[in-house]
Amino acid sequence: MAPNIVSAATKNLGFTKQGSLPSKAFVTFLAGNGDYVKGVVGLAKGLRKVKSSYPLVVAILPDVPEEHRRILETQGCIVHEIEPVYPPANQTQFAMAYYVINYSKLRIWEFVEYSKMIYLDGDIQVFENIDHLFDLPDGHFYAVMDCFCEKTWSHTPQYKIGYCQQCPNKVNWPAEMGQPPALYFNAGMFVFEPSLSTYDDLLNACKSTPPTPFAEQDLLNVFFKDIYKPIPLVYNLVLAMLWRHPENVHLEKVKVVHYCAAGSKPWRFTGKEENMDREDIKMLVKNWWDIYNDESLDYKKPVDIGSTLERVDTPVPTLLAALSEAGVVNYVSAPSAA
Ligand SMILES: O=c1ccn([C@@H]2O[C@H](COP(=O)(O)OP(=O)(O)O)[C@@H](O)[C@H]2O)c(=O)[nH]1
Ligand SMILES: OC[C@H]1O[C@H](O[C@@H]2[C@@H](O)[C@H](O)[C@@H](O)[C@H](O)[C@@H]2O)[C@H](O)[C@@H](O)[C@H]1O
Ligand SMILES: [Mn+2]
Repeated sequence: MAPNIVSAATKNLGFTKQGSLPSKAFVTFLAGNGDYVKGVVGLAKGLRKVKSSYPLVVAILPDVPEEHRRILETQGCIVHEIEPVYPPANQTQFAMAYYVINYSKLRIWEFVEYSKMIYLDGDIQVFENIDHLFDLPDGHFYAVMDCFCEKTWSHTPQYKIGYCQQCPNKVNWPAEMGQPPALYFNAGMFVFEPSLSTYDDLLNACKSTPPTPFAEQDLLNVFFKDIYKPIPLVYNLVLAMLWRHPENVHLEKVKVVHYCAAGSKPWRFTGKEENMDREDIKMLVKNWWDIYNDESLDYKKPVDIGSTLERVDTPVPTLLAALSEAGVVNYVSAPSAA
């Protein structure tokens, strides 16, 4: 049969050939039976809207209910259950009490069926295609620099003197305080290479490091300090940047938005918390909802023509004639040779 007809069928129906397992993927993390599942659904639809070529893997803790797993699978996500990772027993006051569950994110280094992954928090939305980040040179840890100006940083010396890496010349780091802090990334988005040896080293570091307020984000910053490479803010707009460092933000260029400021989670947005009445915040939250509510972005399960043919032994002309009758593909049967 003329191959171009099959390709027409595959094109029209989104048929997929039995391809090899993708060696790259986006990955996010979901815990609990609460509303973060909406964040992950929004992320899956956002990646589809920007026509990413890579799947979204969701690392879920055992406490994610079956109904939420099914929702994720119907949205085309690859669901991987992981065992939790707990930090050593501690008296630490995490910046947010629930940060203790975020250490489980470290399990994604075990996903060695992928050579490279881009981690995205569930409260992140991708508004422009970022697939090109998968082509960054191996051997580094890529992430966007964080900001130290929110109250969540009030425990740190940099906050106390008003120093922030986003504007290092505004308040110089006093010599009597030694070296300024190393460049510090936000762990809501990063490009990394899964590796069992790295995972083992990370877990050992986790077990031997007293927990600190930003939990796994602090641990990752120490662990990857020597290979960390900052990437532009457009790949992870930490919302506080809008009011803390507006001079660094060009919203029209931003590709990835991270709804991490207090009160900014779109799926529970009330607009009542500080800064949440800003026009730019309200627009970004609306942009998130526009994707979440867009049914045209729901996952459509492709039919695999290869196994279909093997399985039902239907001669392709018959199958395609039936599809043609259904008005699904244009297929004109060649005059029979017989
Ligand atoms: O109840 C929760 C809390 C957090 N998370 C996951 O852990 C990530 C980190 O938490 P969060 O984004 O709330 O931290 P922030 O970036 O706001 O500090 C989230 O994006 C989710 O992917 C989750 O699944 N359930
Ligand atoms: O567990 C620690 C978390 O630390 C980070 O969030 C913080 C951090 O960005 C601060 O700089 C902000 O001030 C704050 O609002 C924000 O929540 C990561 O986004 C998150 O994924 C997770 O690692
Ligand atoms: Mn987040």
